[in-house]
Amino acid sequence: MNPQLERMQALCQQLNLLHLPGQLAHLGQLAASRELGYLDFLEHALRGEAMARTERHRLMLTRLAGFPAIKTLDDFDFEFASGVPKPLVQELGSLAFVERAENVVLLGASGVGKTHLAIALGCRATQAGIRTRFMTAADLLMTLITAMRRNQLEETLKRIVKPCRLLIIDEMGYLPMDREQANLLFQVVAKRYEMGSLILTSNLPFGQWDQTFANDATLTAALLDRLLHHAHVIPILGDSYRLKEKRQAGVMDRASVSPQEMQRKPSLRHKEGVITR
Ligand SMILES: Nc1ncnc2c1ncn2[C@@H]1O[C@H](COP(=O)(O)OP(=O)(O)OP(=O)(O)O)[C@@H](O)[C@H]1O
Repeated sequence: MNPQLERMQALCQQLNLLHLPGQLAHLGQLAASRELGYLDFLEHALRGEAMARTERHRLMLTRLAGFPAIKTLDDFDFEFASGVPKPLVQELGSLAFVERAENVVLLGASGVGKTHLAIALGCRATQAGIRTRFMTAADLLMTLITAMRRNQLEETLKRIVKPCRLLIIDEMGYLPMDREQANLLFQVVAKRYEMGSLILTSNLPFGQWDQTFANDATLTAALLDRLLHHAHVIPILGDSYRLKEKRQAGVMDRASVSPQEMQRKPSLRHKEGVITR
């Protein structure tokens, strides 16, 4: 290799410039063929490095967010999801709600697209350089309970709940909580209140949330008060998209799963298992 290129690559390494070393030869040729001035050349080189760094940061944020899959707003079929206000969802996609530390609550039966929309907004956020974390309510509670048993609750809350500007808690309400779990979840919502955004998905209407929160109506009211003070609530009606796909594939008929059954996720999951096997 050209000794000058070798020296420059060593300098890039020293300066932690990760993109530039692979571009040096090409940039040299480009500068010569286009007769770029010194400053134009330097600007070109620095811009490439900055763009690559931004892209690496976005990828890292997306990886760290822990999304179970990548979903986008463009992939969301608004015609199928009855009642979802497209203009509001698109406005949420601008992420102004994160700037204002507001919350989003997505409500609806199983398979209607709550998680899809939550992830899509989360992906928008990581693409915009916003630190985001996705967790199911069950995983979050398991992490917090383990931390509490080890006397590490405060550190864990600081590590998981506080640093991200957008926290997504998926599948609230599928598993009933005992008093200890309900208190932990209350702490999460209370710590986020007016400090950072929450996106929450649930299959239960608010009137039934106390059933999930250890039948503690007072705690549930306090939690909802904080959650809903600055919140966009999006109820999603209609059928499960998963079942639509099954129907289209001719695997089952429309009458085989009632809306009531879709409210109960474990039994629906069981049905899906039956359908797909
Ligand atoms: N309106 C939609 N347009 C496109 N895809 C959709 C739509 N609704 C749901 N889906 C897809 O259907 C599948 C199930 O959706 P999703 O997991 O978001 O449902 P959910 O309401 O969160 O259900 P659950 O409560 O069971 O978790 C996903 O693959 C999702 O991408």
